[in-house]
Amino acid sequence: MRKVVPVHILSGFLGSGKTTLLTQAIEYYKLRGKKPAVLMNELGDVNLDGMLVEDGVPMTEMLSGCICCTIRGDLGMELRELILENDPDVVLVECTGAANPIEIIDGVTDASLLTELELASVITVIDAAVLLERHRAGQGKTYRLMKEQIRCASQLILNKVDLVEPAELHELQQAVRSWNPVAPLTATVRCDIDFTLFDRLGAAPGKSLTALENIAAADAVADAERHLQDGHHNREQHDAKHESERESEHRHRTDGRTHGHHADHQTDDSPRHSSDHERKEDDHTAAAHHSHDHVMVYTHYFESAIDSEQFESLIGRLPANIYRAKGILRFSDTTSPFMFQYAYREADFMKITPKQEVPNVAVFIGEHFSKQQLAAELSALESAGERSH
Ligand SMILES: Nc1nc2c(ncn2[C@@H]2O[C@H](COP(=O)(O)OP(=O)(O)OP(=O)(O)O)[C@@H](O)[C@H]2O)c(=O)[nH]1
Repeated sequence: MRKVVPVHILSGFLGSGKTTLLTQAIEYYKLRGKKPAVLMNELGDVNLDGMLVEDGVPMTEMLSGCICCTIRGDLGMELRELILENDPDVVLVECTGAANPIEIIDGVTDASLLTELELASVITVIDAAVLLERHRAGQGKTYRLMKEQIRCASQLILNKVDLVEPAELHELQQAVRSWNPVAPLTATVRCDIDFTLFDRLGAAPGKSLTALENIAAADAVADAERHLQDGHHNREQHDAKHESERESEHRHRTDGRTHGHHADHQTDDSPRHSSDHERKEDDHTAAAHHSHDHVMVYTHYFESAIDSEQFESLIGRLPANIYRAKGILRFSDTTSPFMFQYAYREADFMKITPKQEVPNVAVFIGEHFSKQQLAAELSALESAGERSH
């Protein structure tokens, strides 16, 4: 029988829990005697998440760029090579948290023209605490990106529910449902789902097109929203019922499309009346193409060990616009190296015993922060570490 390899896209905002889901999914497949392979994309030039993936799992890393734009052209070739070289039973694609899933879905579906693979699902992991904060603020590029990631999903995991109150959870569930009424929604802590889900998603090649249908819907929503902006409506205040009517109207119009190219939407004949209008429109077009243009990455390679308390104190002082960080660190006051994770103002330090040489590095991700200032503060930690020796 012809083997069509199911591909699952793991989407979700920075730090939402994609790697937490990925490592458990790998464990699940291996226990069932299946061979998973992983394609991992990181914005930075070092793949720290990859170190959490067990040895022996074939993995392709696409670093230093976002899979959905700068390196999207390579995605098809990388997927093809990964499959041809390793003959996996399933491929899990972990996107950068800043990726626009529509573009990746396009990339995977394009790849299915080259290789016998099938997009089986788009699983979006949502950070409940971050979404709550952004939802209450009600605007911003990150909020828009999170909504896009939710709209494109064929499965939704509302993760980190330990960080919100029951009433807030209810509010979030309602909001998520209004943006994507189709995909099953599961609330979790540490992405603890029923992993048989992965078998069900990959079980019916050619049938699991919910994701693709959702893409057409998401595309249509983007369309509908742009029209609303043309009419000078405030999109965020737009009544949900009206939106779903427009959505179904556009879904009908886009029927038969397996994927949408936003370039189609770029040209707009409507007159541009004011610079404010133009700016809004450009903003929106940019959001549809590269929702993460505003996301910045700074990677710092340490020359020497640093003091753990000083580092923790620096992390505690990080401004809110640096919302994600991770690294592998050698401290002058501990014997083993540590992997550190920082998401939504929570820091985790985990002792590690690397089997291979690992860098001494920290990656910081956020919006509009001063790389120079951060670099200076991190370098100061190094000099302090050296002085204390
Ligand atoms: N409190 C809490 N923390 C969680 C939960 N799930 C994951 N985390 C922590 O959140 C941090 C980020 O988790 P990851 O799985 O690395 O997130 P990610 O989406 O892969 O992150 P990026 O690859 O940077 O986008 C880690 O420190 C996890 O231990 C949860 O349900 N609750």
